[in-house]
Amino acid sequence: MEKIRIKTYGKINLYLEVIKKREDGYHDLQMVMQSIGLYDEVSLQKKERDEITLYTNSPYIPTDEGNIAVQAAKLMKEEFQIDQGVEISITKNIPVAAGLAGGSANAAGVLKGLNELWELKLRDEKLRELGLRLGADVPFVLMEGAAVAEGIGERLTPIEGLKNTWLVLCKPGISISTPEVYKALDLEALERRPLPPGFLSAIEKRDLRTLSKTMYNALESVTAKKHGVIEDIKKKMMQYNAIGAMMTGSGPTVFGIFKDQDRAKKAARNLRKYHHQTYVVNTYNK
Ligand SMILES: C[C@](O)(CO)[C@H](O)COP(=O)(O)OP(=O)(O)OC[C@H]1O[C@@H](n2ccc(N)nc2=O)[C@H](O)[C@@H]1O
Ligand SMILES: Nc1ncnc2c1ncn2[C@@H]1O[C@H](COP(=O)(O)OP(=O)(O)OP(=O)(O)O)[C@@H](O)[C@H]1O
Repeated sequence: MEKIRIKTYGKINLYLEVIKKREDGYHDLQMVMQSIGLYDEVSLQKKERDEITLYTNSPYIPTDEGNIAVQAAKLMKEEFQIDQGVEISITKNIPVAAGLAGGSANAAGVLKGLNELWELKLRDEKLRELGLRLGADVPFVLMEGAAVAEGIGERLTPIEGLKNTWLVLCKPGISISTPEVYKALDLEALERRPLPPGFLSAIEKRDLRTLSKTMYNALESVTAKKHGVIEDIKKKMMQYNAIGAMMTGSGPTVFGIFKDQDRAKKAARNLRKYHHQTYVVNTYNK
């Protein structure tokens, strides 16, 4: 096979609790992750010259080794001593630095794609282990669907996902640094909220009211405190008929959960007047 095309899906965090800070500076977490139907397209083509090149339609991501997709290809080349080159091309639809794991998903696509292109026959578990070296979100976006994630995000337990649910994603024009958010977290001040007992069954039963009432993101305590626009978007989502709304990951994107596509579209039309990076998406399950 000479060329591979892969769709790389973003995620939202339906639950994110920070358990503790570890010696290595990372944080142990308890999360519920859900893939969403917003994806980038990654294509990989064998190259005569032994080099990694990257093209993209996005002016917002690097094309050199700063790109996590290039880092993923470099890791595969080094780990398996491949002396071939690859051309990576990324059509970006997922907003950048949004809390939607767009970069992580691209890296996951490169790991999966090169496994095929170079016929390495690596098992999913090995790909996840390589993925973790690139970023804490990579193991989940490799897996796709829905999962409880623990550790720094690498201990994954697949769960029955949230089926066919319409979401509005709204990203305000502020930039957030994930390391800064974790650094600013006041662990003492956090109210401890272990995953509520009914949470996973609410997802499974698609009980959107219970889900909306009990979803939680500990990182809102940092990002929403610093940027009033997060609460403002959450409020607007509710005014425009969302059942619930919350920030995903370290932000700044806020997602709203809607009863149906029409309500979601209507809310998105209103939100777009304030924030042009507003999307209507469905949940994505395998
Ligand atoms: C906020 C989330 O997106 C929620 O899914 C993730 O926790 C972040 O995942 P990510 O962006 O893939 O994270 P990485 O690229 O591995 O790490 C970026 C920075 O976030 C902090 N970090 C990340 C994950 C984690 N469990 N604890 C942390 O403290 C670290 O300071 C790290 O230097
Ligand atoms: N392929 C890529 N796609 C998007 N961002 C990339 C990529 N490669 C490098 N980056 C850089 O990584 C940073 C974070 O981007 P990304 O879109 O992955 O953030 P995110 O959605 O907040 O991820 P997460 O939810 O995992 O924290 C940006 O500053 C961006 O320039």
